[in-house]
Amino acid sequence: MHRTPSKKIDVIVGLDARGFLLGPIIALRLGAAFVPVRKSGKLPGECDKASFEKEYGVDVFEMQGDAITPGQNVVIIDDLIATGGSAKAAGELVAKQGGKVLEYLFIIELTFLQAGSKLDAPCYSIVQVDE
Ligand SMILES: O=P(O)(O)OC[C@H]1O[C@H](OP(=O)(O)OP(=O)(O)O)[C@H](O)[C@@H]1O
Ligand SMILES: Nc1ncnc2[nH]cnc12
Repeated sequence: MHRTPSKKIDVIVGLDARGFLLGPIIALRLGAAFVPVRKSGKLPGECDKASFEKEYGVDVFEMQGDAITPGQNVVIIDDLIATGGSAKAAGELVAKQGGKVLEYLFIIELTFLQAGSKLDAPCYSIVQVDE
């Protein structure tokens, strides 16, 4: 797997819900912060919001308003990418707060849905499912 040349990663963003299993472990290993992106109505305080369409309906993601410091390098992590709607929405939330998404990481990618082309940074997965 060819990866982005090494840069200091400041923040790992994990997506609700299974991104919470992977993200904190990787953040601890890297000495980075962990920021959760959650489905609407689950986080306290002021939140930024981004809606997105999935294979089966519309959803809204939220991130706490002060989660990212402008200029921080961010990696977005989830278990699976299908249409890419949720990953794209998470990328929009990071960008809104002035963060820079370096890459998107997944265990499984449904490559036949071609989600990688929707994202604003390289997309890496361990397992690719092509049909
Ligand atoms: O690329 P997409 O089309 O956006 O789909 C991928 C998302 O769908 C699944 O989560 P789901 O929405 O089932 O939520 P859950 O993790 O809370 O079960 C998966 O864990 C990703 O988060
Ligand atoms: N097609 C799919 N298969 C498994 N998990 C998913 N999550 C979103 N889309 C999915």
